[in-house]
Formats: sequence, structure tokens, C-alpha cells
Amino acid sequence: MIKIGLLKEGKIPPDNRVALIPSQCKWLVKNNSDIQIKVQSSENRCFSDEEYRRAGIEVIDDLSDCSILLGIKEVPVSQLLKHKTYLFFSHTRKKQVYNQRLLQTIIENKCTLIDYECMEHEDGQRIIGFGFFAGIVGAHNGMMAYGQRTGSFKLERVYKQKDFKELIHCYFGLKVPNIKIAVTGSGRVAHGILEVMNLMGIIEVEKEEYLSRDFAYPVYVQLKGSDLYAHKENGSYSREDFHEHPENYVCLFQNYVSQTDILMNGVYWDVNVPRLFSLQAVSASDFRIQVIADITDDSNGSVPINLGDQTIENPVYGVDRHSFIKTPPFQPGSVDVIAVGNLPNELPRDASKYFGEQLIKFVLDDLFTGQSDILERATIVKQGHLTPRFEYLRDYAEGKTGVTGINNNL
Ligand SMILES: NC(=O)c1ccc[n+]([C@@H]2O[C@H](COP(=O)([O-])OP(=O)(O)OC[C@H]3O[C@@H](n4cnc5c(N)ncnc54)[C@H](O)[C@@H]3O)[C@@H](O)[C@H]2O)c1
Repeated sequence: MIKIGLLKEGKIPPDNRVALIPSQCKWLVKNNSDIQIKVQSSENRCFSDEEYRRAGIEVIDDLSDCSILLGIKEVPVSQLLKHKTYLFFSHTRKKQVYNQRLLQTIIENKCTLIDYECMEHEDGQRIIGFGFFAGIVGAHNGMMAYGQRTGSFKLERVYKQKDFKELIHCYFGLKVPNIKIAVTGSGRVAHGILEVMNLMGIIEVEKEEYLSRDFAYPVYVQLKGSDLYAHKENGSYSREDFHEHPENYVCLFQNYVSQTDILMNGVYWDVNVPRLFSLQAVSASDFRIQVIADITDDSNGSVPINLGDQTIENPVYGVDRHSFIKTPPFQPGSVDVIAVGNLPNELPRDASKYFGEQLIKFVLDDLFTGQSDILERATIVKQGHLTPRFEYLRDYAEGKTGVTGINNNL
């Protein structure tokens, strides 16, 4: 019998998402006679203890008799049990200094750590994540801020809706003015943004048209890697080369700043990737962008006027176009920025359901039956030992190095 435990999220502030929702637990137990699922009681989880009980799942405080423990965010070091297999987002693979002690304790406790973020198909495409719902919530918030800034329409807050289905009702009859929206990226976040664009009836147009004319209706353009970046020397774009040597590329988004009212940013970014635009561009008279939903959300990252995170309750701030200082939102001389690092927490029930579906489809069978390439590639520590793929973490695991300033959004 394989005993699986769903952890109560221990990180402060506590996350409200969960790896498997009650109906998924019920389905798994019904279809696998040799597995048992227990849930650690939690007051913060988006599905109540009672909902798990109603699905026939035992709710307890102590998961020490489970061998596989599923969480979402980092498990606090003091709560790590010995000799367990843990699955969660550990944020250790880039040697994040704030999780160094976590990795060390996992090793000391002879645990196995399988990190969701490292679950990838052979070509490096990530298998599991919350980006889609970050895109949904971020795009909604971007539109909400524009409506509030201009007084042209009003949208309710996402977290006040029970779920995504209820959220969609907010879009019936919504009249969006004839604005132009640029959506960057092509991953999960970008797909979530496009979902909202389409639900709001905003029309997709080609980039040439977007740049050259105005429309009698609201439009958006999606800018993927090949639309956004070009090699410094020959102007070409190769996805593989760009991922390996982003420093050799320039960003073409500058062409869009004079044609865009709202930027919805969903690109992947790291320090070597060129920024979407410069600070000087923000001060220039042709900078038309009024609202930036920076869903990627790296402080001073792809969006150089991302001045750090806001909260779900208070998601928008302004940035003065000349001094680049934070201002209250919706001021005439400022650009409004929405930068929130835990967007999926506004739609936690849907985000958890989607996450659990991916877990069931791509991961759990292999976890129950033994090894798989995907799981092997995602195993950072096996029974207290760094696996060969993560041997590069040795100095970090031994307390020598660590890296600061990396976003840990999910
Ligand atoms: N604000 C939030 O709450 C929140 C939530 C989830 C994700 N995010 C952030 O949004 C960004 C996009 O997330 P996503 O879920 O769309 O990611 P994803 O893995 O689904 O897509 C990433 C995309 O970026 C491209 N890419 C470019 N350079 C890359 C590189 N060097 N390595 C890997 N991929 C590269 C990939 O081709 C892919 O299309 C990330 O920075 C993530 O941290 C924010």
C-alpha cells in the first residue's frame, strides 16, 4: 500500500492551493486499490477539511505514516520529516540562498526531493505549473486597472468570485474601448492572458497591422520570442540559441511602445535577457502605455519600472514617468504597474484543479509504479544524496554559495 499525504502549507503567509483536490483524491483511490490518501488538516486551504471528508478522504494532523508527501510551496525546515519522498516547489535549483537550509535539511534527513519545477519533457518544456491561472488573473487585473484609470469600465476583483466560471460572468456586456493591447510570451502565462482577451471579445491582429493602423474595436497582438528578439549581428532568431545566449540578442519591443495602451507581460526573463524597453523610453513623449500587467514579475526585470511586488488586496501602483518613483495608482504623469507574485491565489480552486490534473496525467502513475525519465530528471535529492544531474548544487548544499534576487513566483 502506497500512502500519500497532502501537506498543510507551512510557509508564512500560508498558500491556499493544494496539489490534489477532493474529487481527484476520490478518483485516485477508487482507481488504484493499492494507494491511500490522507490530508493534513488546514484552515487556509481553498478546499475545506469537510470537503475532503465528504469525498471519503481521511483528514488528520500527523502524516508520519505516509511515505510520499505532496505540497505546493517550500516546506519549513522544522516540519521536514525523515526518510520521506517530498514533492513541492523547492526553489533550490538556482541556488536560491533563502532555501539553502531547506536543501541541507532534506539531505540530512535522508529524504527524496522531487521538484515540480524540474519536471520537464525531453525538449525542456515544463510539464506542470500554475502559469495559466497567473495569466488569467494578471490579464483581468490589467484590464481592471485600465478601466479604473480611465473610468471607461468597471471590473470586479477576481478573488471575490467563487471560481473561474463565475468570473466569466463578469465579462458579459463589458464594453472595452478601442484600445491596443500587447501580450508578450508564449508559455502558460501567455495562454492565460489570451483566454481573457478572447473571453472579453478583444480581437487578435497581426503585428504589421497593429503597428500601422488604428481600429474601431479593441485589439491585441501576441508577441512571441521571434517577434520580440533579434540577433545583434544578423537580425535572426533561433529559439535554442536565444535560450542559451540571450545576451547576443536585442529586444524589438521598442517599436510597440508608441502603439500600445496596455502591456500584458508573460515572457520568461533572466538577467541576461534584454529588457522590453529602457527607462528613457518611458519618459519619451511617444510612450503610450498606460498600464502594465507584469505577470512575469521580476523586480527591475523585463519591465524596468517594476519596482517590486504589491499584494492581492492592493495590486496596483503608479511609476512617475520622469523620476521613476513609486506613486499612488491612476495619476496622470505615471504608468500603472500591476506586480503580484502569487496571482493564482486569487483563483485557488481552479488553479489547484488544473495542477492536480497535470499531476495525475503526467506524474502520479510513474511515481506509484517506480521510476520514469521525467521523475528522474526532477529528482534533486534521492534518499539523502544529490542526484548526478544536480551535482552542480554540491557547494550550495555544503553551505558555500547562494544566489539572491530570483523571483519564486508560481
Ligand atoms: N506573477 C505570478 O503570480 C506568476 C505565476 C506563475 C508564473 N510567473 C512567471 O511568469 C513567467 C512565465 O511563466 P510560464 O508559466 O508562462 O512559463 P512556461 O514555462 O510555461 O513558458 C516559458 C516560456 O518562455 C520561453 N523561454 C524563453 N527563454 C527561456 C529560457 N531560458 N528557459 C526556459 N524558457 C524560456 C519558453 O520557450 C516558454 O515559451 C515566469 O517568469 C514565471 O516565474 C508569475
